[in-house]
Amino acid sequence: MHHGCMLLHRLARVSQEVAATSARSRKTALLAELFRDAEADDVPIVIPYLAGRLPQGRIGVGWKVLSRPVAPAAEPGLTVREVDARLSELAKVSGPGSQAERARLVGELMGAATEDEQRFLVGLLTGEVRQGALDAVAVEGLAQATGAPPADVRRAVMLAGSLQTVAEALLADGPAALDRFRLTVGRPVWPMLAHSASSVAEAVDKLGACAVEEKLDGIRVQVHRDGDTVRLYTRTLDDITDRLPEVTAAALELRGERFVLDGEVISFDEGGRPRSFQETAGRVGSRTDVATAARAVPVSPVFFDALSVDGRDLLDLPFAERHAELARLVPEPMRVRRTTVSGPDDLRTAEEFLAETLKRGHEGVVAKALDAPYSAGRRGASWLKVKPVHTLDLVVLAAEWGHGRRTGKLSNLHLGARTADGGLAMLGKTFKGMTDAMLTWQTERLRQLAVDDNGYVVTVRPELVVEIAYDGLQRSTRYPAGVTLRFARVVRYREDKRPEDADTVETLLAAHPEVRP
Ligand SMILES: Nc1ncnc2c1ncn2[C@@H]1O[C@H](COP(=O)(O)OP(=O)(O)OP(=O)(O)O)[C@@H](O)[C@H]1O
Repeated sequence: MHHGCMLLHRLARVSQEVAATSARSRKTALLAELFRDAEADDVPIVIPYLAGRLPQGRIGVGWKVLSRPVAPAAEPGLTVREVDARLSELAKVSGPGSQAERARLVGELMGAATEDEQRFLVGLLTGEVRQGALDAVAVEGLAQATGAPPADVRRAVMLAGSLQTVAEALLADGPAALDRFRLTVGRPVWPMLAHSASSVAEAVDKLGACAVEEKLDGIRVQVHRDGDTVRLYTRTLDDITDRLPEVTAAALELRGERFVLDGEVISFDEGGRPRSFQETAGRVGSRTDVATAARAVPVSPVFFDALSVDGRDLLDLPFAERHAELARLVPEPMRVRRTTVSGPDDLRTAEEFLAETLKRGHEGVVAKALDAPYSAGRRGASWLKVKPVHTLDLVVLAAEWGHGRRTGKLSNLHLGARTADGGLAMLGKTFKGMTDAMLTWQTERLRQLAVDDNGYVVTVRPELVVEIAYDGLQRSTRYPAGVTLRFARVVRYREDKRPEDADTVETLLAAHPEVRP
């Protein structure tokens, strides 16, 4: 295999041009051209860099180091693989003197970069060039570069759970490689997500014949079983099998031998009422001493969909048929409670079900069209959640050092929503709703993400998602979207979400016609 020659210079150019143009066809064409020149081995670097992500995750280089001027190289010579190798080296530095060593390595890298490349690298290392909306355009660019039909590439990405994997296969072997990406037991797929409706009436009106299911406030889980082997995955496709032995045991008791099921894990107390989200999430998050944790907070799976049974891929079947398969496999208490509604004439049934579900301590319902396929990895219009309390998932952009009782703690959070161009727009601040434990936790977590601290505000890599309750929006010229949140308060951190999953300014404004100009 010969040495890769994709230059950082080329990638930085394309990245900048893609960000600068709003025309989707132009973005696609730029990416197609780039992919045509890329080799399969460049892909694990090129794809994350384009999205503004570091394959190494965090590498612990702050603004101070990055903003130190270094004379740029006159000619571009860095390849993306070389940059990646240097950053891997940087990520490994630890122990005493590591600050200085990291600064030296950064200086060396910057000295080998041209001015354009330096700008790109700084953006990458601070997390500022993050382009969340890039994946969809990249799929089209890949299709164009390789001659594969875009719909086939999209389905492959959905099933592989990774654009990168599909891109590598396509660039190495051409369109025929897409046949490899079938729903496979043991390989997780991105789960289908829901939109919101403001009432059951609106949901039923939009969907017609639908199932109305209880919405359990737990952790999404995808359960794969192949004979005696069971694997459990989160909504971000992390393997959490080792943490939840009782869920594995439950899956082994089911009637099927080979299946993929979708559901929620949740903890119920002795009285059968759901424990708080924090308790369930804490349990699912804890890796050490699983046995003790399982005794304190036992969890149960509650299934609501079947994606594959006995080697049959059910994704394209209507929901009613998938549910029939689920019901054959999973006995009552392990299946989500639901009712079915024929349409708006039958609204009473749906409303009574919502009221009863809330009374049992759940957070709301999800209405699901009976005829819809499973759109893995998408927020399908055929699942609509209805909850009495409205919340937003926002990204923490920065935090201010607290005063008085909160001295030494990072307190007032700066909150951002995603924008159409893949950036983040600050919507407001809040220091309300945090428990002492949360303050301690967020201080530590945000310090790990810090890129700058001016003694007053700590700017962080925009990676942490927080769920915020609010009373409404008001217009404000001080914020970039022209609006700010009224009475924002923290509900909880959502470590199960990525910044790409955060809410957008667009959907927020759509939900609040009263503030539109
Ligand atoms: N019956 C159900 N059907 C589908 N999803 C359910 C159900 N009960 C609970 N859920 C959970 O609700 C989530 C769907 O809502 P959404 O896609 O908006 O994600 P979310 O933002 O995590 O939801 P929220 O923030 O409202 O809790 C699923 O990911 C799943 O974890």
